[in-house]
Amino acid sequence: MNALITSLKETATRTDATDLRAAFAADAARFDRFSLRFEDLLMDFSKIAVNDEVLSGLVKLAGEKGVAEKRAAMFAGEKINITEDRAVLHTALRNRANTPVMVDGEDVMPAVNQVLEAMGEFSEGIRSGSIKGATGKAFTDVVNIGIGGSDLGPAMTTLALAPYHDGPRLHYVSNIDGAHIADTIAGLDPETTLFIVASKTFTTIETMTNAKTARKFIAGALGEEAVGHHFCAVSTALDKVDDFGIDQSRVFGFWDWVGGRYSIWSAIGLPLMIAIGQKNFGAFLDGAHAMDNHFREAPVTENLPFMLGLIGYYQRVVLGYPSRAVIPYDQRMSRFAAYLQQLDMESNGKSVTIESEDVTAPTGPIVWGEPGTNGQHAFFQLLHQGTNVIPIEFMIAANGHEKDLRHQHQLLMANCLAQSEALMKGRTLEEAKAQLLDKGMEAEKAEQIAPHRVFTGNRPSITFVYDVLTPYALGRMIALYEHRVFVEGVLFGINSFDQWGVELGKELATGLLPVVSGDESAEGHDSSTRGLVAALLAAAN
Ligand SMILES: O=P(O)(O)OC[C@H]1O[C@](O)(CO)[C@@H](O)[C@@H]1O
Repeated sequence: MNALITSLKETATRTDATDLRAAFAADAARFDRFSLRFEDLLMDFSKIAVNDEVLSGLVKLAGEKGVAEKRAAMFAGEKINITEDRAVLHTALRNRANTPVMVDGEDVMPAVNQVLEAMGEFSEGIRSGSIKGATGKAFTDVVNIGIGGSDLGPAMTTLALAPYHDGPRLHYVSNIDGAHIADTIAGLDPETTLFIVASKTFTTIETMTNAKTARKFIAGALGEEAVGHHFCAVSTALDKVDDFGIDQSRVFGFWDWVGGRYSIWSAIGLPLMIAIGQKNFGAFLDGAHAMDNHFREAPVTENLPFMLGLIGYYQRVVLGYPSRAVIPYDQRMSRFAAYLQQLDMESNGKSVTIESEDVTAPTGPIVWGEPGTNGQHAFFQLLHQGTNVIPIEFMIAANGHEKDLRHQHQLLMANCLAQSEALMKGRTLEEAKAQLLDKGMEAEKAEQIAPHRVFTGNRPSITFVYDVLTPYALGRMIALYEHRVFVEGVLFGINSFDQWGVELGKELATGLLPVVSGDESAEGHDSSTRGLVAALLAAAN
């Protein structure tokens, strides 16, 4: 094992690095020393069991693993996605400085700007009603059909930025389950509905199947010739879009150097732009660009994504925590954890190093979460008293958008801070007993009940505070997490930018379709699969 990791493990077992209660008691400046700011974004990691020794070990490790060099290579358009021989340039999509970004000797910025302009024109046409459906009516509803990165980004951000919506209503269909599209179109008027077919590859079975269903919905109600008026597409595979019959003037392209889970900044963001307008979408890109510059330029110990990545790595590899939860105290961020699951787990859920060797240490953690305060009334019991330590990332705005509901926002803030404090401090057996005795409980009963009311404490959390969830703040937050995933990926020594792990299931599903349709026998499959097929076919009607 790497000597630095061994020494970090050794430090981590010493009480001065792990007892948070004691660390806060011993150091009145702990918050100041272990929190960072970028613009109005505060990252408080003082409730993580780190000390100066741990941090300097992590910074050294980052040096050894070449994080800064890899970061420079990514921004410079080098083909760091080695298994697919691709550059990784989602940062070019929000390169508001418009400085040249070269791939294979060509500056990608003119094409990026051209697509952004075309999206702007189209989205304004939809929003103003100047682009109409086949029967001359303006669009009231837009349905994005896509999955994974072609769904989660726009769906999550559309919800998060609801206060900025002043365009048509947005809907998202992703699942191959016909229930999803059926429920979505049930309430829609084909005359006033626009479909966006979003797929990087334009081969994804879910999206292609749902798009065909949507096409029938339009053609059935308005005739085949209406289809062109009610569809547009977003893809890197322009030839395949052509085959589907969508007019080239309504196709918005992007490039193979944009990973699906990093594509919200590209034409995949079209539904968001339709919802919030070009200007707000620009502010969303601005926020991400500001974070890019911060990530590139700030010294490691002042660099939010860098430090977040180092802490994440420490918790996963040195301390061995298998999961982390993201809990935004912001109802509109309720899809943020789902979005991060793809960003993080599809990027860093790998077992082979960039040198094609088996990894020898853990890689990406399980990422999950729900908004607070809802989670408090569901799974927080386990976070406080369960047998696993699960690091939490809390998020809270200083201001909600609902000025007249300030009191509710104060309750939200109080709850967020109370949770991180409770997780850190805990409650000792003596404290639990004393509380029960104070309440008048008999000593024997208090003895019996107190252990159930003990909180071990020392449970780590990071808290992010920002002024208000604007398009800029959201863009900045997503970019922060993208770069954190990057830093962790380099430390794990893996390629964060491919996703071969999703292939096998897709292949087998293709083979099983004729089997579950009753056209082919299940012979050759394992007995469980054969049994399941038989049960499904026996009950099918
Ligand atoms: O945009 P596409 O090509 O339809 O792919 C959708 C999603 O499917 C995946 O390839 C995984 O199955 C993701 O990486 C991607 O975001």
